Amino acid sequence: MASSELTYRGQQAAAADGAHGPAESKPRTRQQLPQPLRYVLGEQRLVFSLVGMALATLVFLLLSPSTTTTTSSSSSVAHLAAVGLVSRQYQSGGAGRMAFEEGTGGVRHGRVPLGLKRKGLRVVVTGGAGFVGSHLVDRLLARGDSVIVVDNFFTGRKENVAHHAGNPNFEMIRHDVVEPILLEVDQIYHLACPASPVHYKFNPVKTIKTNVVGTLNMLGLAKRVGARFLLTSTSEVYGDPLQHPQVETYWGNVNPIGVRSCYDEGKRTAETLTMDYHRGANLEVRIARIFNTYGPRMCIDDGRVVSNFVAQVEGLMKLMEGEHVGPFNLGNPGEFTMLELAKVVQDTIDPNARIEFRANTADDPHKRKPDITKAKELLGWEPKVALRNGLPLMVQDFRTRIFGDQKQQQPDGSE
Ligand SMILES: O=C(O)[C@H]1O[C@H](OP(=O)(O)OP(=O)(O)OC[C@H]2O[C@@H](n3ccc(=O)[nH]c3=O)[C@H](O)[C@@H]2O)[C@H](O)[C@@H](O)[C@@H]1O
Repeated sequence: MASSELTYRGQQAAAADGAHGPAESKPRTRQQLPQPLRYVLGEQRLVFSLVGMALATLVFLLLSPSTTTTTSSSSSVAHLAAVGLVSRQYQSGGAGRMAFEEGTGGVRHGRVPLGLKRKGLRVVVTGGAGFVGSHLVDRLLARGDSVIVVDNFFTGRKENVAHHAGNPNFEMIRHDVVEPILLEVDQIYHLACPASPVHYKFNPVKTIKTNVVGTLNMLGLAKRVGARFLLTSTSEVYGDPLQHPQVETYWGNVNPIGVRSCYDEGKRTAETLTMDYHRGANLEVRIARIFNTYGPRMCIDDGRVVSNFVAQVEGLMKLMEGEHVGPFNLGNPGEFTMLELAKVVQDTIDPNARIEFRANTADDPHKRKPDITKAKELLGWEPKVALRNGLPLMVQDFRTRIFGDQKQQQPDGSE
């Protein structure tokens, strides 16, 4: 059919010349319309467009949760949960909410369901190339989340996460958290910090800067994108405790001007900032106080005394997914003297290991033992691996790294 522009133009020209009689007045009416309108009206394009729009609106209304207010949003979520269309994170209070959700309330936008399968979260792990962080990354990727590791490799090693290279859900960024960074994520696990005395005393000003400015930056990011934020604090916030064992309500006994203060006071300030963002900006936060943890991938020169295996990671994830802010003590309440520990090393690793007695380092706490009643009751968590079973696993990992011994590695990277 001759409906090209050239034909129409030809007809227009002819009409202008007055070459056609009154019988052609109808086609001339449409021809007098502007070109875009003539195109829309031609070949029933308008009808098809309207039908298409009506169908799209219908589908959107049927599947989308109502999004005008928080209340209506949650009732829609309840409805969608009933038909199995909404993810576990959304129901559990917003950990998996969309990053564009408004900060402190008011208008909330619902999630448009894309399928029946649980949608993985986008998670940042600062310090994710470190000892605890890298085990956490393994677990998050295994459950289907997308993970971005942010690490300056001060004590962390690329090798700790190298087995994830090529996984499309894994990204690694060399970045120092004392500088701001902008990422679109649902959850932030903030672990970046030198954690052992040998490392945190190396550059005390940098240590406290990492704890204060680094935590401030990550809290700012969480606020901006509406992510849930978890801080890994430490048993060191109790200092040299006057109460034993330590319950989370104990405020501690910390020297503010000692050689360990950069870490102790730094972590205490990080906790303060976390709670102030929670109260002031309504940020969803979680605080874990980790008691000395040991296991495969620990820095060979770490030097910390062991007390708990890496099942800590389980506790961190339960805390992040649960309803409680904390702080929670995560550690092993099993107590032993240094001499008892040395004997376990002789029994399980090397009967010829020599025991030497040396002076303690400055400000080292005399004893610490977590009271984990709160974690047991509210998170359903407690450590599982006894020292005698856990220690040989760490030693095997050290041997492999130092001497290149063979070890058995699972396909998911776990040992
Ligand atoms: O037991 C604890 O209390 C500590 O447990 C973990 O520390 P851990 O995994 O044992 O220590 P590392 O293996 O040294 O991991 C720390 C990670 O942070 C990174 N980091 C350190 C310093 C820094 O400025 N930025 C940064 O990204 C390191 O490179 C490393 O990958 C947590 O990362 C600490 O925040 C927590 O205080």
